[in-house]
Amino acid sequence: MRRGELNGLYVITDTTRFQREALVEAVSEAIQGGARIVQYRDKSGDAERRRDEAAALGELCRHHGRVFIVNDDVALATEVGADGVHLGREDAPLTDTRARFQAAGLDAIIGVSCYADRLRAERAAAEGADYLAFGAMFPSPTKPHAPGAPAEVLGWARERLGRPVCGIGGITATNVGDLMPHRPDMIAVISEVFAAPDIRAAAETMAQAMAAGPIESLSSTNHDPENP
Ligand SMILES: Cc1ncc(COP(=O)(O)OP(=O)(O)O)c(N)n1
Ligand SMILES: Cc1ncsc1CCOP(=O)(O)O
Ligand SMILES: [Mg+2]
Repeated sequence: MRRGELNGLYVITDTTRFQREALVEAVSEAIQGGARIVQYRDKSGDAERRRDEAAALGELCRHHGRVFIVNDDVALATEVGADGVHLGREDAPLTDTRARFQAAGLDAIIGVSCYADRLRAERAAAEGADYLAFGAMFPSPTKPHAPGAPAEVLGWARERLGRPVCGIGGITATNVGDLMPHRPDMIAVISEVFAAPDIRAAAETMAQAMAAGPIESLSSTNHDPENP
């Protein structure tokens, strides 16, 4: 389901900054700015709030034809009819999650955090992960203690593992050009879009920087004065 749409700007909610109506409005702005994939990420532990917000964001994404992913919580993803779930090393195992979705009759997307761990990525790909996320690519304001990952792991995974690849962590419109030569399918951001004064403009700038990435990064190392 929607596996062919795993590319472009991937925005992840900041539910410490926005709740309910404001959250839907913020994500709507990001979508209008060019976000292709939306992840509901909330660590509040407030079940009612989570159900309410995830359902509202699911509806928004369906309306705009965007992929909707729920972080960590397979039951919530199933309940709100999300396109899939994102799992890290503290979350449910991939194979159990696939079995749960299948038991519910769902062909859902399962994304897996691989950090900088190539063995973990190989295992996740072999077990049928639909995309692989690597990071933090740069120091992250949202997760300041996240260990770093080298940009090269993106290209390695894309070539070797044959799955869509996502970079995450501290990515901005200014530094995304350093990642684009490694051809990530998706770039995931929280702060760069949701901490911006104009969310729509920030998403637009990110999407444009991604599209221009490899060319800009080549031109920034072009020392030919005849062809600046
Ligand atoms: C697209 C994407 N990549 C990585 C993560 C991080 O997942 P995880 O390591 O489980 O950490 P939390 O986000 O749950 O704190 C992600 N959520 N999305
Ligand atoms: C969830 C997550 N996993 C690794 S870094 C990160 C946070 C990304 O947020 P930001 O784009 O603000 O650095
Ligand atoms: Mg997690």
